[in-house]
Amino acid sequence: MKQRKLITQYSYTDDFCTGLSRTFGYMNSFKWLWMTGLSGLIYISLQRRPAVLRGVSVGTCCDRWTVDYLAERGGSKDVKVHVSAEPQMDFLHKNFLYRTLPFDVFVRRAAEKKHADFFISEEEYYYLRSLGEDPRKEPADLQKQFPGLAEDFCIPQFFQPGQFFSCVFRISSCGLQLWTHYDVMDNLLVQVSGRKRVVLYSPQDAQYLYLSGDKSEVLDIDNPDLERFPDFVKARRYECVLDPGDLIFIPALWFHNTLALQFGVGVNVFWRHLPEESYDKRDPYGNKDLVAAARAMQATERALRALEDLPPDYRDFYARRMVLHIQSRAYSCPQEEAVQRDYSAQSL
Ligand SMILES: O=C(O)CCC(=O)C(=O)O
Ligand SMILES: [Fe+2]
Repeated sequence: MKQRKLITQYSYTDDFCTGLSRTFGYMNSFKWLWMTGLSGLIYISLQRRPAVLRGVSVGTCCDRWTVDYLAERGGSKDVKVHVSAEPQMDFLHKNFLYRTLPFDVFVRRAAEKKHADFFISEEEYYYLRSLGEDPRKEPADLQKQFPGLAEDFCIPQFFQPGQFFSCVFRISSCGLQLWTHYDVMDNLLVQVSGRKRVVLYSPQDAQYLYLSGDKSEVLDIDNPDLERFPDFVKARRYECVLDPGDLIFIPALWFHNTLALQFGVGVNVFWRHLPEESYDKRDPYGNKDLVAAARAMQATERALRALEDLPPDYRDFYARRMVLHIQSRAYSCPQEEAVQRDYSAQSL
């Protein structure tokens, strides 16, 4: 297994400025800019690298959002939740059920380890990813679905208001692990309560992740089945633990896998890094491939169907030529270089 790397970590005022001054040598002017918040994340998002941010002000939620408070202020609005007998949720093989519960009942259940009332077993696991009013059309927005709680959460102003896409509640039972996937929007995931481990993989390691669409088939990333997934060891793993109040910036296309080390409440904000027309309009989740990418994937499918008209040895030859052509025309750096890239703090 490749060595594990820590994701670059900044504390909002001091370390971040030190990092910047090491890089640019203008400590004071950047300190001033950093205070505006926006320029801080512009700096990080221009790097297109994940980063953990500590000490960013996200409102009163970190002090207020106890289970009782959430249940009371969140009310009894119905929410659709994932329920699973196993802690590792598997979207590809659907080892969970979708069930609807009143929000207050759900929060109390997710916070307890053994359940008197349950769907599958008394030790089942719960996960909420909040949805929009019409989930097929509208992205989630905490402000609209949970206004009584949204007033405790202040979205860090790290992007322009017009770039905002969605604001999503993420609530997990202790031990719950979410499958490895990527999203197409830039993301700030705020850990409000509980601790969470986050593992990331670079988009440049996609070929080692055994993808099925936007998800990896490798469910157990800590003990992967290397007979089925021998190349998984080549994927470089970046890891951090979020404490309450910490944020992680997950750039679009970075794969992430999360493990709730405790019952945890989080909120994530997705925003558009690219012009609005680049994104699929019918995508309330922020995980549909960009319009141009989807077109390219369809064209690849057509090319592969055309190859089927050839005998196997010719098909093999032209498939290899196509791979080489794509690599030389479209990769931003040769694969070898990508493998050696170092996103760790030392590289700053
Ligand atoms: O709830 C989680 O930990 C997963 C978060 C996630 O996938 C996201 O913010 O995009
Ligand atoms: Fe995600």
